[in-house]
Amino acid sequence: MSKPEPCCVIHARNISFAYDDKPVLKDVSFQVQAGEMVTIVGPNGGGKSTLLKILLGILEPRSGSLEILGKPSREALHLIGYVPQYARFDERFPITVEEVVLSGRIKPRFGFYSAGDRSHAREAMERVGMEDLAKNSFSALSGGQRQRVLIARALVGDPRILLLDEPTANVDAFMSERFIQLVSELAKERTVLLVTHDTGYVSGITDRVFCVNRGLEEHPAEDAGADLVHASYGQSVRAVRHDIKLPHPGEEAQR
Ligand SMILES: Nc1ncnc2c1ncn2[C@@H]1O[C@H](COP(=O)(O)OP(=O)(O)OP(=O)(O)O)[C@@H](O)[C@H]1O
Repeated sequence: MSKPEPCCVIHARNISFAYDDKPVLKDVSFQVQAGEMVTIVGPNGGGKSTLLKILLGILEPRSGSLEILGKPSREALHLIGYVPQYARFDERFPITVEEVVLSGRIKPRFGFYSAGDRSHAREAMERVGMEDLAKNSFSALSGGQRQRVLIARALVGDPRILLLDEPTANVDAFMSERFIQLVSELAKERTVLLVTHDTGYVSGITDRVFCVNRGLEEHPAEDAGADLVHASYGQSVRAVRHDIKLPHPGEEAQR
Protein backbone atom coordinates (compact mmCIF):
# COMPACT_ATOMS: atom_id res chain seq x y z
CA MET A 1 0.00 0.00 0.00
CA SER A 2 1.41 3.42 -0.91
CA LYS A 3 1.39 6.39 1.45
CA PRO A 4 -1.78 8.47 0.94
CA GLU A 5 -1.70 12.07 -0.38
CA PRO A 6 -1.38 14.74 2.35
CA CYS A 7 -4.74 15.85 3.74
CA CYS A 8 -5.92 16.74 7.20
CA VAL A 9 -6.62 13.50 9.03
CA ILE A 10 -7.04 14.88 12.55
CA HIS A 11 -8.13 18.44 13.29
CA ALA A 12 -8.47 19.35 16.97
CA ARG A 13 -9.61 22.87 17.85
CA ASN A 14 -9.33 24.27 21.37
CA ILE A 15 -10.01 21.01 23.14
CA SER A 16 -10.35 21.25 26.92
CA PHE A 17 -11.03 18.38 29.26
CA ALA A 18 -11.40 17.86 33.02
CA TYR A 19 -12.02 14.80 35.18
CA ASP A 20 -14.80 16.17 37.39
CA ASP A 21 -13.30 19.43 38.66
CA LYS A 22 -9.70 18.52 37.77
CA PRO A 23 -8.59 20.25 34.54
CA VAL A 24 -6.28 18.05 32.44
CA LEU A 25 -6.23 19.57 28.94
CA LYS A 26 -6.72 23.24 28.07
CA ASP A 27 -7.16 24.72 24.59
CA VAL A 28 -5.37 21.95 22.76
CA SER A 29 -5.32 22.59 19.01
CA PHE A 30 -3.42 20.68 16.35
CA GLN A 31 -3.67 19.16 12.91
CA VAL A 32 -2.18 15.92 11.68
CA GLN A 33 -1.82 15.28 7.96
CA ALA A 34 -2.25 11.95 6.19
CA GLY A 35 0.82 9.77 6.41
CA GLU A 36 2.48 11.81 9.16
CA MET A 37 4.11 10.19 12.15
CA VAL A 38 3.70 12.26 15.30
CA THR A 39 5.32 11.42 18.61
CA ILE A 40 3.61 12.60 21.80
CA VAL A 41 5.78 13.21 24.85
CA GLY A 42 5.23 14.94 28.17
CA PRO A 43 5.54 14.54 31.91
CA ASN A 44 3.63 11.94 33.88
CA GLY A 45 0.09 13.12 34.32
CA GLY A 46 0.47 15.71 31.52
CA GLY A 47 -2.62 14.42 29.72
CA LYS A 48 -1.20 12.23 26.91
CA SER A 49 -3.40 9.19 27.51
CA THR A 50 -6.39 11.46 28.09
CA LEU A 51 -5.79 13.02 24.67
CA LEU A 52 -5.64 9.56 23.05
CA LYS A 53 -8.89 8.60 24.81
CA ILE A 54 -10.53 11.71 23.37
CA LEU A 55 -9.28 10.77 19.89
CA LEU A 56 -10.70 7.29 20.44
CA GLY A 57 -14.08 8.65 21.51
CA ILE A 58 -13.77 7.11 24.98
CA LEU A 59 -13.85 10.59 26.54
CA GLU A 60 -15.80 13.65 25.33
CA PRO A 61 -14.02 17.01 25.45
CA ARG A 62 -15.68 19.60 27.70
CA SER A 63 -15.23 22.15 24.94
CA GLY A 64 -13.63 22.44 21.53
CA SER A 65 -14.11 20.26 18.48
CA LEU A 66 -12.45 17.27 16.91
CA GLU A 67 -12.74 16.13 13.31
CA ILE A 68 -11.27 12.98 11.88
CA LEU A 69 -11.03 12.89 8.08
CA GLY A 70 -13.50 15.74 7.97
CA LYS A 71 -16.12 13.97 10.09
CA PRO A 72 -17.11 14.42 13.72
CA SER A 73 -14.85 12.03 15.62
CA ARG A 74 -17.67 9.69 16.74
CA GLU A 75 -18.42 8.89 13.07
CA ALA A 76 -14.82 7.99 12.35
CA LEU A 77 -13.94 5.58 15.14
CA HIS A 78 -13.71 2.62 12.76
CA LEU A 79 -10.82 4.43 11.04
CA ILE A 80 -8.65 4.27 14.15
CA GLY A 81 -6.56 1.35 15.41
CA TYR A 82 -5.37 1.51 19.02
CA VAL A 83 -2.46 -0.23 20.72
CA PRO A 84 -2.72 0.07 24.52
CA GLN A 85 0.23 0.11 26.90
CA TYR A 86 -0.75 -3.40 27.88
CA ALA A 87 -3.89 -5.45 27.66
CA ARG A 88 -5.17 -7.61 30.47
CA PHE A 89 -6.39 -11.07 29.57
CA ASP A 90 -7.39 -13.58 32.21
CA GLU A 91 -4.42 -15.96 32.47
CA ARG A 92 -6.75 -18.73 33.68
CA PHE A 93 -8.65 -18.55 30.42
CA PRO A 94 -5.91 -18.97 27.83
CA ILE A 95 -6.83 -16.99 24.75
CA THR A 96 -4.74 -17.69 21.65
CA VAL A 97 -2.77 -15.15 19.65
CA GLU A 98 -5.24 -15.54 16.75
CA GLU A 99 -8.21 -14.90 19.05
CA VAL A 100 -6.62 -11.73 20.42
CA VAL A 101 -6.04 -10.49 16.87
CA LEU A 102 -9.58 -11.45 15.79
CA SER A 103 -11.00 -9.46 18.71
CA GLY A 104 -9.92 -6.36 16.75
CA ARG A 105 -12.56 -7.14 14.10
CA ILE A 106 -16.03 -5.67 14.43
CA LYS A 107 -18.24 -8.07 16.41
CA PRO A 108 -18.87 -11.20 14.35
CA ARG A 109 -22.33 -11.85 12.96
CA PHE A 110 -24.08 -14.69 14.82
CA GLY A 111 -21.07 -14.92 17.15
CA PHE A 112 -18.74 -16.52 14.57
CA TYR A 113 -15.83 -14.98 12.78
CA SER A 114 -16.04 -15.38 9.01
CA ALA A 115 -13.37 -16.82 6.73
CA GLY A 116 -12.74 -13.18 5.70
CA ASP A 117 -12.14 -12.17 9.33
CA ARG A 118 -9.67 -15.04 9.73
CA SER A 119 -7.89 -14.11 6.54
CA HIS A 120 -7.54 -10.46 7.73
CA ALA A 121 -6.24 -11.76 11.08
CA ARG A 122 -3.66 -13.97 9.30
CA GLU A 123 -2.47 -11.01 7.21
CA ALA A 124 -2.16 -8.85 10.33
CA MET A 125 -0.19 -11.59 12.14
CA GLU A 126 2.11 -11.95 9.13
CA ARG A 127 2.62 -8.21 9.11
CA VAL A 128 4.08 -8.32 12.62
CA GLY A 129 5.84 -11.68 12.21
CA MET A 130 3.57 -13.59 14.61
CA GLU A 131 1.79 -15.98 12.24
CA ASP A 132 3.76 -19.04 13.42
CA LEU A 133 2.50 -18.47 16.96
CA ALA A 134 -1.18 -18.06 15.97
CA LYS A 135 -2.36 -21.00 18.07
CA ASN A 136 -0.12 -20.23 21.07
CA SER A 137 -1.49 -18.84 24.30
CA PHE A 138 -1.21 -15.04 24.44
CA SER A 139 -0.34 -15.11 28.14
CA ALA A 140 2.72 -17.32 27.46
CA LEU A 141 4.32 -14.73 25.16
CA SER A 142 7.16 -12.34 26.00
CA GLY A 143 6.43 -8.62 26.44
CA GLY A 144 7.72 -7.80 22.95
CA GLN A 145 5.70 -10.60 21.33
CA ARG A 146 2.57 -9.43 23.14
CA GLN A 147 3.07 -5.94 21.83
CA ARG A 148 3.36 -7.28 18.26
CA VAL A 149 0.10 -9.16 18.72
CA LEU A 150 -1.60 -6.02 20.04
CA ILE A 151 -0.38 -4.14 16.96
CA ALA A 152 -1.81 -6.93 14.77
CA ARG A 153 -5.12 -6.56 16.63
CA ALA A 154 -5.09 -2.82 15.90
CA LEU A 155 -4.25 -3.45 12.22
CA VAL A 156 -6.86 -6.12 11.57
CA GLY A 157 -9.53 -3.54 10.71
CA ASP A 158 -7.10 -1.78 8.29
CA PRO A 159 -7.28 1.58 10.12
CA ARG A 160 -6.19 4.86 8.50
CA ILE A 161 -4.84 6.07 11.85
CA LEU A 162 -2.83 4.08 14.36
CA LEU A 163 -2.57 5.28 17.98
CA LEU A 164 0.08 3.67 20.16
CA ASP A 165 0.20 4.39 23.90
CA GLU A 166 3.73 3.82 25.23
CA PRO A 167 4.23 0.64 23.23
CA THR A 168 7.78 0.10 24.46
CA ALA A 169 6.92 0.24 28.17
CA ASN A 170 7.67 -3.17 29.73
CA VAL A 171 9.72 -4.22 26.70
CA ASP A 172 13.50 -4.55 26.84
CA ALA A 173 15.74 -2.24 24.81
CA PHE A 174 16.58 -4.81 22.11
CA MET A 175 12.92 -5.60 21.57
CA SER A 176 11.92 -1.98 21.56
CA GLU A 177 14.40 -1.23 18.75
CA ARG A 178 12.84 -3.95 16.60
CA PHE A 179 9.48 -2.67 17.64
CA ILE A 180 10.26 0.86 16.47
CA GLN A 181 11.45 -0.62 13.16
CA LEU A 182 8.02 -2.17 12.76
CA VAL A 183 6.27 1.08 13.69
CA SER A 184 8.45 2.89 11.15
CA GLU A 185 7.29 0.46 8.42
CA LEU A 186 3.65 0.90 9.44
CA ALA A 187 4.05 4.68 9.42
CA LYS A 188 4.86 4.52 5.70
CA GLU A 189 1.30 3.42 5.02
CA ARG A 190 -0.85 5.32 7.48
CA THR A 191 -0.95 8.14 10.01
CA VAL A 192 0.68 7.17 13.31
CA LEU A 193 0.49 8.90 16.70
CA LEU A 194 2.84 7.38 19.24
CA VAL A 195 2.98 8.23 22.95
CA THR A 196 6.38 7.45 24.37
CA HIS A 197 8.90 8.39 27.03
CA ASP A 198 11.74 6.96 24.87
CA THR A 199 12.05 9.68 22.25
CA GLY A 200 15.59 8.59 21.40
CA TYR A 201 14.16 5.58 19.57
CA VAL A 202 11.83 7.61 17.41
CA SER A 203 14.03 10.59 16.53
CA GLY A 204 14.90 9.09 13.13
CA ILE A 205 11.37 8.19 12.12
CA THR A 206 9.04 10.84 13.50
CA ASP A 207 7.88 13.89 11.52
CA ARG A 208 6.88 16.06 14.49
CA VAL A 209 6.78 15.91 18.26
CA PHE A 210 3.91 17.13 20.41
CA CYS A 211 4.70 17.99 24.04
CA VAL A 212 1.50 17.55 26.05
CA ASN A 213 1.43 19.10 29.49
CA ARG A 214 -2.09 20.44 29.88
CA GLY A 215 -1.49 22.47 26.70
CA LEU A 216 0.22 21.21 23.54
CA GLU A 217 3.45 22.52 22.00
CA GLU A 218 4.84 21.32 18.70
CA HIS A 219 8.51 20.57 18.04
CA PRO A 220 10.44 19.55 14.96
CA ALA A 221 11.59 15.96 14.64
CA GLU A 222 15.24 16.97 15.22
CA ASP A 223 14.34 17.85 18.81
CA ALA A 224 13.08 14.33 19.52
CA GLY A 225 15.94 13.35 21.80
CA ALA A 226 16.38 12.74 25.48
CA ASP A 227 16.96 16.47 25.99
CA LEU A 228 13.50 17.29 24.77
CA VAL A 229 12.03 14.90 27.30
CA HIS A 230 14.08 16.50 30.03
CA ALA A 231 13.08 19.95 28.89
CA SER A 232 9.49 18.88 28.76
CA TYR A 233 9.79 17.54 32.29
CA GLY A 234 11.46 20.72 33.47
CA GLN A 235 14.67 18.88 34.29
CA SER A 236 17.00 20.43 31.75
CA VAL A 237 18.35 23.85 30.93
CA ARG A 238 18.30 23.14 27.21
CA ALA A 239 16.00 25.55 25.41
CA VAL A 240 13.21 23.96 23.49
CA ARG A 241 12.11 25.94 20.45
CA HIS A 242 8.70 27.05 21.64
CA ASP A 243 9.32 30.27 19.69
CA ILE A 244 8.74 28.57 16.38
CA LYS A 245 5.26 27.94 15.12
CA LEU A 246 5.84 24.79 13.14
CA PRO A 247 4.40 24.54 9.71
CA HIS A 248 2.13 21.85 8.50
CA PRO A 249 3.43 20.21 5.35
CA GLY A 250 3.50 22.72 2.50
CA GLU A 251 3.52 25.81 4.81
CA GLU A 252 6.42 28.08 5.86
CA ALA A 253 7.68 28.08 9.47
CA GLN A 254 6.83 31.25 11.44
CA ARG A 255 8.57 32.75 14.44
N1 LIG B 1 -10.17 8.27 35.21
C1 LIG B 1 -9.59 9.30 35.80
N2 LIG B 1 -10.21 9.96 36.80
C2 LIG B 1 -9.64 11.03 37.41
N3 LIG B 1 -8.40 11.50 37.10
C3 LIG B 1 -7.73 10.86 36.12
C4 LIG B 1 -8.28 9.74 35.42
N4 LIG B 1 -7.39 9.32 34.50
C5 LIG B 1 -6.33 10.14 34.59
N5 LIG B 1 -6.52 11.06 35.56
C6 LIG B 1 -5.63 12.15 35.94
O1 LIG B 1 -5.53 13.02 34.83
C7 LIG B 1 -4.18 13.49 34.68
C8 LIG B 1 -3.70 13.14 33.27
O2 LIG B 1 -3.57 11.72 33.19
P1 LIG B 1 -3.07 11.00 31.86
O3 LIG B 1 -3.11 9.53 32.13
O4 LIG B 1 -3.80 11.53 30.70
O5 LIG B 1 -1.56 11.52 31.79
P2 LIG B 1 -0.33 10.93 30.97
O6 LIG B 1 0.37 12.12 30.40
O7 LIG B 1 -0.77 9.89 30.03
O8 LIG B 1 0.54 10.33 32.13
P3 LIG B 1 1.60 9.09 32.12
O9 LIG B 1 2.81 9.54 31.36
O10 LIG B 1 1.90 8.91 33.57
O11 LIG B 1 0.92 7.89 31.49
C9 LIG B 1 -3.39 12.85 35.79
O12 LIG B 1 -3.28 13.76 36.85
C10 LIG B 1 -4.22 11.65 36.20
O13 LIG B 1 -4.04 11.36 37.56
